[in-house]
Amino acid sequence: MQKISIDIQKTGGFISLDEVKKQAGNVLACQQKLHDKSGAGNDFLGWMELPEAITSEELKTIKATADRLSEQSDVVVVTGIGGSYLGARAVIDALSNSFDFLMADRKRPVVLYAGQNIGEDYSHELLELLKDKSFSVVVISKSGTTTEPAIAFRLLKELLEKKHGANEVKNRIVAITDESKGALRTLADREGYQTYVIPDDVGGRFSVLTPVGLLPIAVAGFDIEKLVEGARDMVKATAPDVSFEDNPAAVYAAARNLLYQSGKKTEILVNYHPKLHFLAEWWKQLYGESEGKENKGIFPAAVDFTTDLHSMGQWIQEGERTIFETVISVENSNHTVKVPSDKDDLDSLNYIAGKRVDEVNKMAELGTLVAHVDGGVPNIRISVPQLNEYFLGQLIFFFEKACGISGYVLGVNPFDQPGVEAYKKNMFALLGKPGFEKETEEIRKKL
Ligand SMILES: O=P(O)(O)OC[C@H]1O[C@](O)(CO)[C@@H](O)[C@@H]1O
Repeated sequence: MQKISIDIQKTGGFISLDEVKKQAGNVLACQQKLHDKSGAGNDFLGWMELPEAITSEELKTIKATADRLSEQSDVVVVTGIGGSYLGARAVIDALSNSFDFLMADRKRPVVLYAGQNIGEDYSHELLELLKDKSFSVVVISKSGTTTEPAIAFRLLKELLEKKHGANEVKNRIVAITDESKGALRTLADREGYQTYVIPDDVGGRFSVLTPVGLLPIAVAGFDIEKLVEGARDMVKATAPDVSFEDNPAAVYAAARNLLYQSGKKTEILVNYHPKLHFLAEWWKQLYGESEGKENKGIFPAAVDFTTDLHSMGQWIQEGERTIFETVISVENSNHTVKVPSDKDDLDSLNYIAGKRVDEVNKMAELGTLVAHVDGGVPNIRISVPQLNEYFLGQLIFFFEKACGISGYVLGVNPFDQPGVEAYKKNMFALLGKPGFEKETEEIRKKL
């Protein structure tokens, strides 16, 4: 099996590589807690079994729904926030043509996103655009009560009803939510929407390999079987019988925790392909919500290189030395473009004429690696052979598994997110939500 791999050699000047190896016992014990279901948050470990549990029948059903939505729509609006949209967007963006939205001769609908913000202009512009389009909505909320997607869904449903009448609307909405509870489940059952279930034991940020991610990814025309196959192979590559050195999730969890203990408090996920921007957004939620608690946890940040070398490069090279980088390095591009020769050579680029653009990108990557390590920034490198469904499936499961292990190494429950409630409570109090009268009074005193 060809697989993604991890290289921690360039952390060696900052933490001892022997020390990383010495973590094997503790890290594998933390991994075992995931497998035994004996650690904190053990009722949210369903994601561990997803790749192997999902059947080809289930995948076929998801594909059939995706094809139906695709046939009837120019646009499919994926409506959700956090774990209820980031995984889908990460994979769709990573696999799509960068100029997909301008492609005239399309086989699949354009996938747009709603409910991931409360920007009024965003809402207005989306609704204006959709007025003249044939569109469907995939509304995703595990709790079924999250404010942002609930507002967006109200607006989209109202527009669908105006355009098509209440009867047709139910063919244009698919709801992905809890099996039995929450406002979205109640509405979906009442209106007769097609639904998919987010299992109780799978938290939002670990749900990309459920219909939450798989349906939108299939709508966009990508191969969800290959995605799951990649994840399945990563389940094997990180299984309890694999040695510490051969288990990339264990090595990643060990190295990043040692770096954290040595004072490197921020991890910057680096990519050299703009298509991976949203993979980093997905990763930020995964690690941020899982580890940032009890006043500890690595701060997960991200940059797109070489773009951000011209904005954040200065800080990374010479700013406060509390950071380390984890680079997602894609070994092979999917297309070939060569730098042309120019007879005048005014830009002095002829020395690279004939070279592939990817070779230039790779040298930028290598040059940056050496510069940043020299500048005091440890570097972890995750090699991905190619950007396709199979390796993205591997990468997703790799990061999820490492996250579970890493949270236990840090000593927190990686599967809850109590801190997210604070802003919600204040927002409800400020909006005057019934039942929040006491909070309204309290917060007003603080303003
Ligand atoms: O799917 P839901 O319940 O709408 O939640 C969306 C997101 O909101 C959070 O619960 C945080 O409020 C995330 O953990 C989650 O991914």
